[in-house]
Amino acid sequence: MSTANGKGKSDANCQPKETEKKAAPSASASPSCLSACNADLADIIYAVDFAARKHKNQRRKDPEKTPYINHPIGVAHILIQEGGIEDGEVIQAAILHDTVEDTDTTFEELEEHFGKSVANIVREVTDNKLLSKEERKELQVKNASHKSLQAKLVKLADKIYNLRDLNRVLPEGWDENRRREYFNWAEKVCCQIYDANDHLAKCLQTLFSEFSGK
Ligand SMILES: Nc1nc2c(ncn2[C@@H]2O[C@H](COP(=O)(O)OP(=O)(O)O)[C@@H](OP(=O)(O)OP(=O)(O)O)[C@H]2O)c(=O)[nH]1
Repeated sequence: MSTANGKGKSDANCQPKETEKKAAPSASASPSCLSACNADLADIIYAVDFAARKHKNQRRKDPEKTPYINHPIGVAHILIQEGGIEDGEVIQAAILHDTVEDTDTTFEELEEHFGKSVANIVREVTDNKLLSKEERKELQVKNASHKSLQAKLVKLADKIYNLRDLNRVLPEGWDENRRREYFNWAEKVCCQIYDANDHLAKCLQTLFSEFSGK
């Protein structure tokens, strides 16, 4: 299964396209392929169920107070639909990426339920909440290029989701200046890891250049 630079499906303006319906597996598909796909899908749905329970009392900061779980699901969707990513471990890690940072989940728990590889990807994209916000932001810039390919993919899709959300509506308590600061900082993180996926990189470059032209 591919992990990077898969076939992306975003348009030139970097807007997500309507999901293209996938053909159902044909009756002639080999049983081993079907069982591998089903295993991935079952693991992914299990991750969605796990993350939804963990984030059940959390909301996004938008005025509609969107359930928080929409964010990790959306990040996974960007990876699949626009990044062309088919690696089930990356998709599970995307769905779980905020569970340790923002809930009582531990890495041991993730390892027990989803295995070491998925837990390690989540570990790589988890900020240490014991540090100040400034330190955490600085560390993301400093460490981005040293991450694994799988972690870089989750990071790129996470930023795409948040930047699109910021284009859509300001979170409660934010002003234009804070939005600008987030875009500027996110660009410093992302520009170092564009090598992970051409389509996601292009998407981010468009978001940054459109924002700077505003
Ligand atoms: N754009 C947007 N962001 C929201 C919303 N609700 C929650 N967030 C989260 O807020 C964080 C960005 O706000 P910041 O001011 O940078 O960080 P803070 O959460 O520490 O205050 C992101 O989390 P993070 O895990 O810290 O991501 P990142 O900052 O590491 O990229 C993002 O997921 C929303 O409605 N819109």
